Amino acid sequence: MDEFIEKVKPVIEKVKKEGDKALIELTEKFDGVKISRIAVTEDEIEEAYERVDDELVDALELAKENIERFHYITMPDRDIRIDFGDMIMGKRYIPVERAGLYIPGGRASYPSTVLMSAVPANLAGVDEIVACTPPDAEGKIHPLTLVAMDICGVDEIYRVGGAQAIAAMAYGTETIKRVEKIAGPGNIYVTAAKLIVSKDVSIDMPAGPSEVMILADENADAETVALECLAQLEHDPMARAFVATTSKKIASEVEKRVRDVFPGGILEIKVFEKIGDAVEFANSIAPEHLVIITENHWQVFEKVRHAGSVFLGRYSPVAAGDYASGTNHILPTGGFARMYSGVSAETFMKSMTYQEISREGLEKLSTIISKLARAEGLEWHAKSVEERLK
Ligand SMILES: NC(=O)c1ccc[n+]([C@@H]2O[C@H](COP(=O)([O-])OP(=O)(O)OC[C@H]3O[C@@H](n4cnc5c(N)ncnc54)[C@H](O)[C@@H]3O)[C@@H](O)[C@H]2O)c1
Ligand SMILES: N[C@H](CO)Cc1c[nH]c[nH+]1
Ligand SMILES: [Zn+2]
Repeated sequence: MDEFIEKVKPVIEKVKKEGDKALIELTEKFDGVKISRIAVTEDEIEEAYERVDDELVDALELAKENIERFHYITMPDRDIRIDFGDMIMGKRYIPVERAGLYIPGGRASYPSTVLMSAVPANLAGVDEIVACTPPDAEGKIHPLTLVAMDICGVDEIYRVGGAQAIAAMAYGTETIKRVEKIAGPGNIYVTAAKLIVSKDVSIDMPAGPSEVMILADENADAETVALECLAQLEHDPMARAFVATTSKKIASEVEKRVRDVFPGGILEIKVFEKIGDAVEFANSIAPEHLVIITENHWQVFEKVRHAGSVFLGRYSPVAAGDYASGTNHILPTGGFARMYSGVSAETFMKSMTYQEISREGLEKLSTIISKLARAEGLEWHAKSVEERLK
């Protein structure tokens, strides 16, 4: 990652110094197209609808419903208020005012990522949602991506991608106003840029090149395992697939099948004596996606500590979570599932605690406060309590 951080630093600095001019030059350099305007117009959105099949719009709407359902149910209570008798205390969740979504668009287009970021941002109650995505060779944005942005109520859309888009959302330019939160996945350059700007703006987490690990015992079928590997490797030459299995047969069949399609893909297959050892390996990698196809997969799942999202059993492919079941597909990669979670409505909120203490409540606390404050050498802290009680 350090190598990419060094590569991307000058891009961030250029955008900080030169604003829109830098965005136009860098888009020409990295996306090979000279754009004449950065913001997408209403006319372009209307034109996008004309270019997209109604069936595709229906599919987007259905996926959106499932994503909304799951994200709504799993949202934290907006105001957790507890009455302890002599004090009322609480934790209140407040949305950020302005969020920036990064929608990848280099090798493939990602309308599904619009749903995965804009739906939770809307549920959180963000006031202004802006999205950046790279333009194609004609300076246009993929029509289904635009339609998805429109359906999800994205307020501002910009045709700019890569590290330059991240810098623009973090620091602002003449056209793009800075945001408080940047969320969304991307390639290694985008991820490096997010890490750099995270000292100045909140980011969701490092969500870089896709990864999958499949835990498989003799009950799994090699073709299913191989397809899970192929489905992540097709995202990016830097995507990674791991197979941890107790079956030598599965190991060799998967290796052959995957190598036939992606001879240079990043694939690691390990054979273990016991499935428990395979789970330990999975925890050490902390993969973005973990697929478990074993006997008693719920029992195996109990031992899983680090993974972005887990897919259990024969009929739970990662692609279900990528598009339609309702869980989020913006997930930590590169071992970051050890300490970060995927995107949710909470990503776009912050919380504040509050309290109202009665005189009796403060009397009960005052001795503790005075003692601890004086032990820290903070006399005025102690006095600020004692004086109120006089
Ligand atoms: N972890 C997740 O949640 C998740 C979800 C979806 C997709 N992804 C990942 O998102 C990525 C999408 O990548 P993509 O490339 O298709 O689109 P992208 O939008 O992430 O990246 C394209 C941009 O990269 C920049 N770029 C390309 N080459 C560069 C270079 N040499 N130097 C500097 N900048 C350069 C360009 O500005 C271009 O606009 C894949 O790695 C995929 O696996 C991850
Ligand atoms: N598998 C990706 C996350 O790594 C998400 C995605 C979007 N479209 C298809 N797949
Ligand atoms: Zn995918």
